[in-house]
Amino acid sequence: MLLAGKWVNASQTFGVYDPQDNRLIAHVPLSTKEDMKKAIDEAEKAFKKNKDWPTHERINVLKKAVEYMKENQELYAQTIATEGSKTITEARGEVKRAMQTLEISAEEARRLKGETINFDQNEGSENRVGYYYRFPIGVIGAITPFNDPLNLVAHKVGPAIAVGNAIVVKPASVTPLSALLLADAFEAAGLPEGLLSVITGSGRELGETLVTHPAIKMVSFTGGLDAGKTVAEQAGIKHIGMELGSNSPAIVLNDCDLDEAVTSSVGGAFGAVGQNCIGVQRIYVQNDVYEDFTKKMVMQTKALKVGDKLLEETDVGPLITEKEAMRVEKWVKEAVEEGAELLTGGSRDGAFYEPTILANVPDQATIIKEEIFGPVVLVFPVDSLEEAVEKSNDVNYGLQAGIFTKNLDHAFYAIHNLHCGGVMVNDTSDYRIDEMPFGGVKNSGLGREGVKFSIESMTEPKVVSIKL
Ligand SMILES: NC(=O)c1ccc[n+]([C@@H]2O[C@H](COP(=O)([O-])OP(=O)(O)OC[C@H]3O[C@@H](n4cnc5c(N)ncnc54)[C@H](O)[C@@H]3O)[C@@H](O)[C@H]2O)c1
Ligand SMILES: O=C[C@H](O)CS(=O)(=O)O
Repeated sequence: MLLAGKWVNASQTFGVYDPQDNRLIAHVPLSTKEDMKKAIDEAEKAFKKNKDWPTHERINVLKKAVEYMKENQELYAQTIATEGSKTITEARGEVKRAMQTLEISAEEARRLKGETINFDQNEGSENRVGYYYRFPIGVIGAITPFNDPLNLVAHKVGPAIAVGNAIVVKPASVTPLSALLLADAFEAAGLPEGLLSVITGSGRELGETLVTHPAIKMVSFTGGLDAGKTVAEQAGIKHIGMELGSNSPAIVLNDCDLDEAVTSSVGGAFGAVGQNCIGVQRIYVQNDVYEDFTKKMVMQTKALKVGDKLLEETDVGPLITEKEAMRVEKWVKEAVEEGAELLTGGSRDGAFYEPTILANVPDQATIIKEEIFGPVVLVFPVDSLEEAVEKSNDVNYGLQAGIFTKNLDHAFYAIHNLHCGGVMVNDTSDYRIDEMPFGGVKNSGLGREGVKFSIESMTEPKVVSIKL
């Protein structure tokens, strides 16, 4: 059975398909609960065996993994674009980010520090010196989504390896190949056996075994709210990182560079077919620029090239499955039946869904409150910044938000009053660098990723006091 270029034995396999044409790409192991337990047991043994693995060697392995990815970056890009729904251009961008994520992990490995403690600040402790340092917690259980099948795996594997943890990854069952290729890079880099395993299969089947295993000291989950809730309930008393869904707003004020706001909003709404946790879903535009903004946005949206995701001229490919495209189609139709106005788009062809803009969406519409996770954006006129912020906050998500304004007072009002994990001024919510803290409030998650912040969550402090 061919597995990402290697022949492996597996009792059962499942197919990985290109969502664009349902073409079979590869077979991968349909892992069992026993496979998962075996991988975790091996990870625990490897963690203990390599507990003194020095930082400089961990840094070298991360750097060599990046070198391997650089030498094979087109294979990584083609794999992302084929198994997933990104265009080849978007996929190439993801490979570059994943390599950067691992490079940052190597840098942060060097920076893992503790601090000295002045025990003599307390009367009676004058004869004590000491410090605290951070130690790796053990085996990390990682579960990852389909939409960034390489970089979001790297965001878990890189920090874990950087600080000497072991990690077992369960990638999205529709896009496992990128995670397997990442494992190839670490194998080529000389990562000690057992520190990284990629276990392919269904989250529903394998998730509980991974999450509840006593050797798993942290669950690092990225995915939708429903699955996240299940995982959180199963995890019990252990470290947990939740990177969940969103429904991100952008605010456009009348004092901004309107053309910049339009172009940024089109990219933020329709990049990665809108299958983007920080994609723009709602845009609140100040009344006196609303008509101009929407006209320009409709024009730029109509100009997007929808088609073969492997062609460099394509802007928007298919959604990850036809089922997802049908869900998006249903939500749009419901909104229109409830009174929304379709400004552009609204048609589906298999897994392809036209970039769509809706206006006058009624407050009770599903598409306002839930995460659409597709190429649909809703535009609303507002009288004031205060109204825009209030409406932006009126959903049960809070990952990132954007505001377009040249007025610092307006910017800081939004920064201090938007309830979310990140506010981007003169960018939409769809802005991220892999170093920054990343995560949200409410149903958008628990904790933060971003390499340094993942490292923090994958280590524990140990205090040392020495009585002289
Ligand atoms: N906040 C972030 O950083 C971030 C990044 C990317 C995607 N996401 C979110 O992920 C979602 C889209 O990705 P998706 O469709 O792959 O999400 P999903 O929740 O369907 O699946 C995510 C992962 O969880 C697994 N899974 C599913 N049900 C499970 C269960 N019961 N127990 C254990 N594991 C289970 C899946 O196999 C997959 O590996 C969107 O909601 C998006 O906003 C969030
Ligand atoms: O889908 C959510 C991703 O985390 C956004 S990004 O690709 O990391 O910017």
